[in-house]
Amino acid sequence: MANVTNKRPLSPHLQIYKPIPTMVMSIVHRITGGALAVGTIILAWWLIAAASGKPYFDWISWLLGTWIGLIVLFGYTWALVHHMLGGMRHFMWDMGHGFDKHFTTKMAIALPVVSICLTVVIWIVGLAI
Ligand code: HEM
Repeated sequence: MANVTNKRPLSPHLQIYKPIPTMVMSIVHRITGGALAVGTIILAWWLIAAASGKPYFDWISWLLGTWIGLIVLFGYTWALVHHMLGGMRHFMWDMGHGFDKHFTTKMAIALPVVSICLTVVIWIVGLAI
């Protein structure tokens, strides 16, 4: 009885399909969703530190201000922008628009370009003020 399941065919997975822009952006949407969950923990940690007193807040501010901290924060900003734009794409589909194959491909290609540009603009503005 145990051998019956051993001979069953496996369903095709990622390595079987040719990656296309819409597929890649779908995967990136899920990855950025996961990254946002981690980023939210960092945000909560920072807020807790702010409520805990100056020494702890100074320490976490120093940590997030290091090169590694800044790279993590930049990645968090990008994940938020990319996921938000991807989410808006989903809302458009939910309302029954934008299903044309060529249009979805164009949007999938534009998404990383727009999200990176927006993230850079946010950081330029953020560092300037
Ligand atoms: C900290 C904030 C957020 C977190 C932690 C988060 C997390 C996630 C995760 C983990 C997924 C993947 C679910 C799955 O594939 O099973 C997801 C999907 C989704 N998110 Fe977010 N998200 C956040 C913010 C947003 C925002 C701001 C928007 C819209 C502007 C949005 C719109 C969506 C949509 C539409 C999906 C479903 C995509 C699909 O059906 O494939 N999310 N989110």
